[in-house]
Order: sequence, then C-alpha cells, then structure tokens
Amino acid sequence: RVVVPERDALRYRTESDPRGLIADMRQQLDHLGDSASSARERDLLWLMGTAAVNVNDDTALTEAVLRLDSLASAQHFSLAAASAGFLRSRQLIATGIGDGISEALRAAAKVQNDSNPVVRAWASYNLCDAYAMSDKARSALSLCEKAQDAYRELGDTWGLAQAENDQGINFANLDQAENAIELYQRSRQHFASIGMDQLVVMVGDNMARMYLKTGRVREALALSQTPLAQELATGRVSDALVSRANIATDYAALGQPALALSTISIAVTDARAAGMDGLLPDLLARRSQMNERAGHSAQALVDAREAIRLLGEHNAKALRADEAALETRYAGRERELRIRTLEHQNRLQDLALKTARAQAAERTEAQQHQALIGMVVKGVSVALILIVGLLYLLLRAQRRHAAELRIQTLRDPLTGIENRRAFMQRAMALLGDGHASRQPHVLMLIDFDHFKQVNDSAGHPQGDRVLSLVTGYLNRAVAATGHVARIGGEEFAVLCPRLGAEAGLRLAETLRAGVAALPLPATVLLDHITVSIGVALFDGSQCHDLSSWMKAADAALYSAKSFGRNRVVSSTVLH
Ligand SMILES: Nc1nc2c(ncn2[C@@H]2O[C@H](COP(=O)(O)OP(=O)(O)OP(=O)(O)O)[C@@H](O)[C@H]2O)c(=O)[nH]1
Repeated sequence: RVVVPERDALRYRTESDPRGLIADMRQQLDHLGDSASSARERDLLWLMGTAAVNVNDDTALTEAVLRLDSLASAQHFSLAAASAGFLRSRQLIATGIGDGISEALRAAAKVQNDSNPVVRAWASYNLCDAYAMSDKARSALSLCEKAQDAYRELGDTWGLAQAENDQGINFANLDQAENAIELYQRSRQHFASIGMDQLVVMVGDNMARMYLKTGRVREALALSQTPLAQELATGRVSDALVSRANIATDYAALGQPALALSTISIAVTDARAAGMDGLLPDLLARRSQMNERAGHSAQALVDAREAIRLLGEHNAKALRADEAALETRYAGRERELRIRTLEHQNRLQDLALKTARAQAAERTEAQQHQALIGMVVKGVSVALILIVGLLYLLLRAQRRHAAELRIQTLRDPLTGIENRRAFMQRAMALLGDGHASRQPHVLMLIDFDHFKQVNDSAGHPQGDRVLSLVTGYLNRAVAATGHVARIGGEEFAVLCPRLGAEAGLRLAETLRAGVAALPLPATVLLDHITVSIGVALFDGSQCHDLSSWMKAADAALYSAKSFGRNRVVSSTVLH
C-alpha cells in the first residue's frame, strides 16, 4: 500500500477528511502565536477553506475567507488575497450564485507577478479549476494544460493529478469521451501513486460518465457507486450529489427508468436542502429527461422550466459581460507578461552579446599586449645585443689602448725604438732562458762623443735630429742579429743573443765606423758624429746576472771614452 507523502497529507485530508481537517486547522489557528509567520497562517486558512468548500461548511469558509482577507490587507500579502479570492470563486461556482470566474481571474491577477513557481502553478491550477467547473471547457483547456505543465515541472504529483482530472472534465464537457477517459486514467494513476485512494475513486466517478457515454454502462455504474458511499461518509455534499445523479443516469442507460428517477429525485432534494443552486439546474435537467422517458411529461416540463429559470439567473447578461472584460484583461496581462519575458530574454541576449564583445575586446587587448611584450622583448634583446656589441667594441678599444699604452711604456718617443724598460725586460727574459748555446750573448753600450757640443752649437732640436738619424742607422745595421734600445739621453744599448764574441766585436766595429761615416745635415754644423762602444759577453761564466753584465759593458764603454773615444772596447780585453 502506498502511503500518502507527508507534504500531501494535509491537502489529501481536504478530500478524505474535510471535517476533521477543519477542526484541526481551527485548533492550530487558535494557538498560533503572535510570532507565527503570515505564510503559515495563510496555509492553514487555505486548507481550512478548501475543506470547507468540499463539505459546504459556510461558517468555516466564511471564517477562512475573512481571515485571509484581513491577513492580505494587514500584511499586503497578495498570496493571502489570492487565496481568499479563489475560495470565494469556488464557493460561487459550487453554489451557482454570482460570478465565480471573475473572482478567480481577480485572484489569479494578484499573484501573476509572483516569482515563486509553486505559487504560480497553484494560481494556474485554481484558474483552470474555476473554468473547468464552470463548464467553460474551451477556455479551460489551455489553462489546465498550463497547470499540468507547471506541476509536472515542480514534480508535484498531487497537483498534476488534479489538473489532469480537470482536463478530463473539460474533454468530457466537449464530448471528447476518449480524451477524457485518457486524462482520467492518468489522473487516477497519479493519485494512486501517492496513495490517495479516495481521489482515485472520485476520478473513477468522472470516468464512469465517459464509460456511460461510450456504452460501457455496467463499468460506469460500478465506478460510480464507490464514490457515492465515500462522499456520503465524508460529508462531501456536492460531490455526492453529482455521483448520485450519475448513478441515476447509469440506471436510465441500463433501461431502469424508475430506479433512475427515484435516484435523481434524491439528488434534487438533497441539493435543495444543501442550497446547492449551482448544481440544481443540471440535476433538474436530468430529471426532466428521465421524467420524459418515463412518460411523466408534466413533471418533465416543471423540472425543465425551473432549470432554465435557474440557468438564466446564473448566466445573467451583466455577469457575462463582466466575465468577458475580465477575460480580456487577463489575456492582455498574460500578453504583457509574455512581452516582458521576451524583453527580458532580449536583454539577456543583448547582455550575452555585450559580454562576448567585451571578451573579444579583452582577447584583442591581450593579443596586443602580447605583441607589445614581444616587441619590447625584441627591443630589449636588440638593445642587449647592441650593448654587448658596444661593450665588446669598447673592450677591444680599451685593450688596444692598453696595448698601445703598454707599447708606449716600452718605446722611446723621440726615436721610436725600445726604451730602457723594454731593454731590461728583453735582457732579463734572455738571461731567464738560461744559456744553452756555446755562443755567448753580446751586449753593447753605445755613447755619443761630445754630444753636448752638438746641442750647444746647433741647438737642441738639431741634437734630436742627429739622435734620430743615428738611431735609424743602428736599427738597420743590427736588425738581423739583435735589438737596439735607447737606454739614456744619448746612450744606446744593443743586445745580440748568441752572436758570439768575434761576430759581436765585428758588429761593434761596423757600427762605430758606420756612425762615423754617416753624413749629417748642414744645419748640424758638424761633418760627422762618432760614438764609443763598450762590449760585454754573457756566456754564463764571467757574468752571472744582468747587473754584472751591464757593469762590465759600462766599464768597457768607460774605457773606450778614456782611450780617446770613437772606438770599441771589449770587457774581455780589460781582464
Ligand atoms: N739634443 C739632445 N741632447 C741630449 C739629449 N739627451 C742628452 N742630451 C745631451 O747630451 C749631452 C751629454 O753630455 P755629456 O754627458 O757631458 O757628454 P758629452 O758631451 O757627450 O761628452 P762625452 O760623453 O764625454 O764624450 C748633454 O748636453 C745633454 O743635454 C736629447 O735627447 N737631445
């Protein structure tokens, strides 16, 4: 057995135990504290009102409607206002007094803008119900379709089954029996799936009418009798009236006119007693037909006239115009809402478009940014390469400059030959290598004779000229065998590695004679210039280092000067 889900239990009781529910609701309402929410109070009142409509409890219904109205105005609570409206509408439709549809339309309009889908589904169903119960099947069809969709979307089986039942009623009113049976069956299945057996029976009653129409009379009668018993037991007067009328119709169809007539008469009497004027015309019309079939023409006419009179009252012109105006307004409002939805969708699409554009712009910007970064990276790379290149060039220039300076520190600026420092380095390097050869190294110290006279007579610049001239000669003469360096003002040194004593002395003599033979420019005011040369050998035995070697050469030079100048003296001669 399927158990009714908890959330449906109370609304199920509006059908299965309406009186008990009214009592419970009253009690709960009496004990509602001041802090109770309006929503809770409205829920209790709605359940109480719904149950009251089902059992024609005017007192409970009036109480529920009044309290809902005051809740609505005190709290500006449109759901409460709509609930009161729908209850009034149900009452008007059930009793057949006044204009139930207008009331329902006004109620629906109050919550038309509600954002809660549950409220919208509820309003949609109540509107469907109002039209269906007012036999306005054509208008009701789309409303009940909408209600089914809304409940299906919410997963509300109870609501869906109710809307399906109403849709079945609409098809029945349009004489589309097969469609009606299909909807009733769906409704019964849905009610059965949530354990609402009494509602399964109630819809079965409706289905029975359709069986009757399609010739399945016995099935119809069987389906109708169960609900009647149930409705009588729960005090659902109007439903019981309808069921009884249906059973009467079943009897008539089964060829039992007397039974049909007595049954429908009970229904008519009950309806009068309960003041169910809304149902009365239909009951009277049916009884009129049954009287006619049973041959009671006079009684048939009385019933028919009364039915027409009641229907006439019910469908007064003014009310119909009211209804039409309300319907138009409602449809207009629906259109407005649709337009608003479309506008909203347009705005959303517009927004989506703008977002897409913004994203595209962002992407472009990002790409430009990337490109910029790429350019900057390239620029920086080029700059770095340039800087590296420049640094390299600078370094090279500096190296060259340093090399230049190094050279300069080793050269004599006047003559362009090596200076004293270069000579010392060269001589030390030579001695540092050790002495592996049999031939000794030769060192000559060359000093100009009476050079002071040149300066004194011809001037210092002319002295310079003579120095350069003689240097040029010495350089050329020595090039193949050694190096010349200017180691003092007018003092020169010639270093000839591994030249040997004999060749060394020969070279010294050649140099002395060569200088003496050098023609001098007229400005020097001298025919020729001579030099004295001291020669010292280095063979690793007599001299041990540069200092002693230099001393030996110097001593030889000194001797040359002493012996009268313009001559070569070897240090070996001195020993
Ligand atoms: N024009 C010129 N004269 C120089 C240079 N260096 C040294 N002298 C001169 O050379 C002369 C050297 O003179 P002294 O040392 O007295 O010797 P001297 O006159 O050559 O005589 P002895 O060496 O004794 O034969 C000085 O007058 C210096 O001024 C130079 O670079 N240019």
